[in-house]
Amino acid sequence: MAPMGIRLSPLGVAVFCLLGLGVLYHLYSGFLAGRFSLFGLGGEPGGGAAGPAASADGGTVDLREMLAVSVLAAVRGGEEVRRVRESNVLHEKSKGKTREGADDKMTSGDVLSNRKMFYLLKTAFPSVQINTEEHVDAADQEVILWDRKIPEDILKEIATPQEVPAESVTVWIDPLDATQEYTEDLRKYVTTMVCVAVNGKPVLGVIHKPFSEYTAWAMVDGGANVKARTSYNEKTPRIVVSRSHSGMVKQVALQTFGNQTTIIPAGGAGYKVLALLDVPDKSQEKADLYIHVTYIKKWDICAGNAILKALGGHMTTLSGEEISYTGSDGIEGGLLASIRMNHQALVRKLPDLEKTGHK
Ligand SMILES: Nc1ncnc2c1ncn2[C@@H]1O[C@H](COP(=O)(O)O)[C@@H](OP(=O)(O)O)[C@H]1O
Repeated sequence: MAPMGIRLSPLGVAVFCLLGLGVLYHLYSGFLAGRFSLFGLGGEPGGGAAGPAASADGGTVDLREMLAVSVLAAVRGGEEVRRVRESNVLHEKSKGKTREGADDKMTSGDVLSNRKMFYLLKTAFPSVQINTEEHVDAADQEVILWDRKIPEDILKEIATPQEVPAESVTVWIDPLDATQEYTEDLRKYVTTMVCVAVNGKPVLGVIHKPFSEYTAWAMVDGGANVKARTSYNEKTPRIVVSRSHSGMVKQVALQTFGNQTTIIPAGGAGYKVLALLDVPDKSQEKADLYIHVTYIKKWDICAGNAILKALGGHMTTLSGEEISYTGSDGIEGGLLASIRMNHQALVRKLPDLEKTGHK
């Protein structure tokens, strides 16, 4: 007998308990799934391209969902980048030297952005290989659940799911591109980037500018929220080049296209790819070509490569070879990026850097 003379039916109590258990299961299943997924991190917390590939029984992943999470990751990482810059406490340090002897810098902006971006993607897609520029501290894991909502602009462009085997996917994260310029407070150059490669081919890219809150994304054979400009100057192109890892790029550009050519020194590979496109952001300079001659890492260029490819453009080594986004994390052959131009004709015009000693 219950208090106040109310008699509880055993069947009613059992149904009530079952309902309660159902609600608890619903509330915690997502959380637990996220937690368990982090136990199988696949080796990436060490950073870099090393680490086991996704398991062979990883099933399939939907590239449209991967795009939604990639946009979210780039934006969330960007919030960290902005917060650290605005605090003026960057904890700047050097990870070592580049081959050319420049400092390879890292700040709290890089580390905190990396943590957000990595765990968001890893929690949503536990079975895919993720290669990221910065070290991920396995002792400092964060479960960031994705609400599984695909933004309207993506749904509008890409009407159906795009399933691919999880084991064919490699994700490349650059949590803060243009770190050198970030430390100099040259904010317009800074981006966060995510790229998804399938069997080594770049298929979707996201470039986010945290300080102007602009995001460009595109999927090869899918859709994009950014487009090429209507015209480009192929004869005397404006060429955007690195301001902090330039090597002999100015000499190469002037030798190839003549002294009338304008050279635009700029920070960040993401910024330089956006310079080739029709980007509404006021702080964005415009160029006709992007050339890089020194060594560069795949997380710096994969997102830009995917976006250019989706829009009909090209990013290759200076000798015109396609770049494979699996395996090693760097490329040796320099970069040439163009859109709405005869890319192979441009390649033929460029000098052989090995022979001319311009590397
Ligand atoms: N020679 C080199 N060695 C190592 N990294 C290089 C490089 N040249 C360019 N990069 C990296 O490529 C990105 C774009 O470079 P740049 O601004 O010079 O064009 C930067 O990435 P991060 O800022 O993510 O480290 C930079 O560190």
